[in-house]
Amino acid sequence: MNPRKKVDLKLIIIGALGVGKTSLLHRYVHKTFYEDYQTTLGASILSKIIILEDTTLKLQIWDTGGQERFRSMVSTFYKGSDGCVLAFDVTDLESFEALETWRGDVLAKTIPMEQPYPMVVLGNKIDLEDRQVPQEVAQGWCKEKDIPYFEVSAKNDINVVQAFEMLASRALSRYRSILESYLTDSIKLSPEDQPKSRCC
Ligand SMILES: Nc1nc2c(ncn2[C@@H]2O[C@H](COP(=O)(O)OP(=O)(O)OP(=O)(O)O)[C@@H](O)[C@H]2O)c(=O)[nH]1
Ligand SMILES: [Mg+2]
Repeated sequence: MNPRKKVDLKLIIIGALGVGKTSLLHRYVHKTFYEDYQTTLGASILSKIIILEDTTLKLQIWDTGGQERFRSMVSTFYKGSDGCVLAFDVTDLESFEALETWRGDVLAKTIPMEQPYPMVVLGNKIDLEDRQVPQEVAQGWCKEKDIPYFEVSAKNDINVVQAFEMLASRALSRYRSILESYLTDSIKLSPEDQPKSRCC
């Protein structure tokens, strides 16, 4: 039997203040939920190992604070990331409207490749009654941008695992295709193009 391949992926979660980024991550990684709100100062990292087909994936997920004062600092974490969760709160219209800017920030800081940079949008807190963002509106925005959309609740554990695993799977497939194109390019190099040995 072939041993499983191992791949490390860096994912990030971004979105406005208090939409539930930390809660979604804690739900996904630790299967826990806290009602108390403790804003994230800057960023923190959580890890989770999952198995996807023939690959063991080590996910390093960067949780970022939604406060405006961290915005430029947070954007430095996008570099080198393999995928991103864009989160908003379905009971907070402004947090949905801000997605356009968050998405723009990420795309500006990540290198465009043949395979698009993987993202998923999570509309969180669907367990609450006072919804301000109708499902069709969020779905429509995501369809236009070709980003998968999930209605989730960190509190009631709805759709959270599915959303993160969809992102991980897309990030893995992009990682593989980038790796393949590097390998093909290096095979294509003629002997004159090969890097010269530094040895005497
Ligand atoms: N009802 C409900 N409350 C939630 C849900 N997810 C998070 N919350 C609550 O919303 C508040 C903010 O959650 P956080 O996860 O800290 O939000 P955040 O996006 O990490 O906030 P910042 O780090 O400040 O940007 C907390 O009181 C959570 O308990 C949910 O699915 N349903
Ligand atoms: Mg947080």
